Amino acid sequence: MEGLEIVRNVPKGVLYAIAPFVVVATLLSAVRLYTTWSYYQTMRQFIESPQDGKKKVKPPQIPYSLPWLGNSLQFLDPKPGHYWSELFAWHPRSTGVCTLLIGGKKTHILFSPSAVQALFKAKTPSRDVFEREMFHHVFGMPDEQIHNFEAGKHSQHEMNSQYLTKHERVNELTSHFTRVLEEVLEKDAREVVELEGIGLYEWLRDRMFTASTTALMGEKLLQVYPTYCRDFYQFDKEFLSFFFQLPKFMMGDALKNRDRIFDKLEEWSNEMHRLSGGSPVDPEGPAWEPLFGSRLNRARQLDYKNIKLNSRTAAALDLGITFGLASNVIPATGWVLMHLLDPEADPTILARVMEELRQAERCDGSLDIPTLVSQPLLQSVWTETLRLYTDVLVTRNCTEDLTLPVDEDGKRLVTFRKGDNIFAPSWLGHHDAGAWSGKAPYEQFYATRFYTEDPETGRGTFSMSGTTGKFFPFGGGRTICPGRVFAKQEGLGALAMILLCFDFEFKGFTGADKTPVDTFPGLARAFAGSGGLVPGGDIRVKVRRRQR
Ligand code: HEM
Repeated sequence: MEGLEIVRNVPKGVLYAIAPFVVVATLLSAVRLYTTWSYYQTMRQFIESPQDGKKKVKPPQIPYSLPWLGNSLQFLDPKPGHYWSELFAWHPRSTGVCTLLIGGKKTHILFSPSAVQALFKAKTPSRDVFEREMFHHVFGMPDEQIHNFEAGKHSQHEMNSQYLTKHERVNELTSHFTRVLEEVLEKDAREVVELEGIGLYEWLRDRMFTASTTALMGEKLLQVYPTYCRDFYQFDKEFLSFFFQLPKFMMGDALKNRDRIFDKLEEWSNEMHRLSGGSPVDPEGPAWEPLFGSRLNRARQLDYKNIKLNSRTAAALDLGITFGLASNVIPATGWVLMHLLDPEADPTILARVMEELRQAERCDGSLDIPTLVSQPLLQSVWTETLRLYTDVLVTRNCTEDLTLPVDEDGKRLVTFRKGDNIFAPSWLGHHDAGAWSGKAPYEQFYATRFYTEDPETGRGTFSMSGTTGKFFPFGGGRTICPGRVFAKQEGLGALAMILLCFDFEFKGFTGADKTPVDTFPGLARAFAGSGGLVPGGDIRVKVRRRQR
């Protein structure tokens, strides 16, 4: 009664002014109450474990207040892993699955290792819906071009298996990569050694970008487009803002940067076609040629024409393959190098890694890649880096109903309906305290996490046993990353060449703004699922040529 009296005394103008806010607040509270109530209703299925037989469960929808936007704003937290740690501070991991409402779409999040494993084994889930959205929103491709790409999809898989995953083809790519990197490092051995100090990651990124794009796409690309590395990494940072369709006012000059990349890649491709006499050199011809580079790139350029893609779409797909090439493997190699040179790390690790690198060095100074990539400690360091610093959202759409187990003994089953979207975030598998805290805390870089030593023989072995469904930086199943073998050769090859060629004197850590700081670099800001996580700082070093 007293409350009503107070309302009656408020001037009408004020009441009209606050009424919309009251309506909105009531609506948001009602949405919150309803979604919270249904969350706890769904959670009842998980309280008792099924004694005998199997039990079907429904993924709990995480409560939200904003209709349509749902959980989007929290999910788009630009601090890597932050959304997940907030969520799992109160939601139990044991459900294995939950649902988020992102941009008006219900998206199921899978984090039970057995469910992730079963998802990768299943034949029907596809990535096509997400790819279509990516082409549309990220690359701005028109529908007719997306249709042509999809109609010719089989040739993409064919080319990848022919020219990217086959052993001898990977070796050709690696051998060209190491050849270019050697030339670049030779120049550094004369010039960079003169400098007082450099940012280690910034230096490495530029060198690896040059060597990998030249190996894949030929030597003219960076001549036509010398600032590709800078523009690419800006695009890499903004990629998910396009995908999640952030409003233009939040995108800064992202659109301008993307369009500049397309313009320059189109210019390069037109010029290379002209210089090649209209058509690239046969992919079955030489392993590499200066204009279009590798067999894979030549096959891709021919395919663009065959499946009627215009030069703008071709530029978008060239940017796409650069993404595969540079977005994950270069940051990963940077983290390995930074951890090995960190003055606070266990100094015996660098000495043991150097020993393994020397074993892979031939008398003429070249690298024996098969020996290099099978060194146990080196593999452990590489795998630990991918565990800690890759954050991929493995995306699938159900082309028909799909039932997956969400617990270890397969008693609880979840059924996704045809058309449902599923995300399997690698972050959750890679940062699961239960799975990874055996040797050292899961959030810590631990070089020997995947390495064991026989106490009698002293022989080291690399092992990944027990990691299925918990470790998947390359995705899995039919669409698992076709570049994974090259990625390892590229990363470890670069690491070996750099450490065998140079000595690094530690000068200090720097922050994102390049000013001195006291701590090892943390993660740069990035949305969940950004791929290779980039350092939010660097290590300053003085480079010296190593005396052999
Ligand atoms: C550490 C390095 C890398 C990581 C973490 C990585 C990760 C991934 C992931 C998660 C996918 C999606 C897989 C799925 O949906 O199941 C993918 C696809 C792909 N990656 Fe990689 N990748 C890496 C290096 C490379 C390299 C060096 C290349 C070579 C150019 C490459 C080329 C591709 C291509 C072409 C696809 C699309 C395959 C398809 O459409 O079926 N990746 N990668």
